[in-house]
Amino acid sequence: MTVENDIAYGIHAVASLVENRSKRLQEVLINRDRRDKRVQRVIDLCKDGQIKIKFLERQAFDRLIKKYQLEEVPHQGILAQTTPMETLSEHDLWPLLEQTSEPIFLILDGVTDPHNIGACLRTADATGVTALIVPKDKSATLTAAAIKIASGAAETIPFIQVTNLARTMRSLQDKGVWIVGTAGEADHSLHQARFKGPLALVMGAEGSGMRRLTRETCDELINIPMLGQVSSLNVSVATGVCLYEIVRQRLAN
Ligand SMILES: C[S@@+](CC[C@H](N)C(=O)[O-])C[C@H]1O[C@@H](n2cnc3c(N)ncnc32)[C@H](O)[C@@H]1O
Repeated sequence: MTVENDIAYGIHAVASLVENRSKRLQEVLINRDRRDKRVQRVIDLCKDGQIKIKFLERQAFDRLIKKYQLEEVPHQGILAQTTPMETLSEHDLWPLLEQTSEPIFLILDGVTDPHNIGACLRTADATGVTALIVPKDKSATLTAAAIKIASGAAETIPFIQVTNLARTMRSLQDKGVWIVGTAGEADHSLHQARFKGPLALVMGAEGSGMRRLTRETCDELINIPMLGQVSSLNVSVATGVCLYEIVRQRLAN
């Protein structure tokens, strides 16, 4: 399924764009048949924020859903027309590094499921991550699905696409960033690691984990203890576990 990233869908995603007064937001489109309390709240928010709303007859709304190939997604009868989400490149990384005293970069090496990208963005926002870094190839981008799952975090976390991930990692290391990779077979656990100073956390792809060069470029590899029969966690769950351990250690100091 391809979805444009100049459309956001679903009550939560559209409400966050309105609440955050997103500069990307152009117009909210609502199926006239949908008039429950939650949709009414979005309508009120739009009126307060002087955002343009268009109520469409069911057939016209369905035509839009078809045009944007959103038949399979939970759009809840509400869409927002937006300008495309801004993606950044490696050049945008260095000012972010300079502006932040103890940055945490989250690197996703080849994560392809937009749901995982969205969930990682959401957790990244909650845990004070400075930016999300992904390789340009072999990675999901900020699709409408990822933006929706991110629940507003796609607006707050810089999304940086780099052409050569290993080179970016080495440049981060040259600038004093300690790079921690995650792999089930690492010889020490996340709870034994000490997360101090500028940090980058690297997560691997859903099926194959981190690529060899990415893994070799890390300064340290950690595992998340797995006490049952299953060998690994979903990447967005693993991201949450690691980021919250980093937050726990930083708050304890
Ligand atoms: C589904 S796992 C990939 C499993 C893959 N077979 C492997 O060997 O890496 C996706 C990513 O989640 C993270 N992850 C999942 N479970 C983990 C664990 N127990 N320890 C460390 N990282 C884990 C890692 O970043 C991993 O690359």
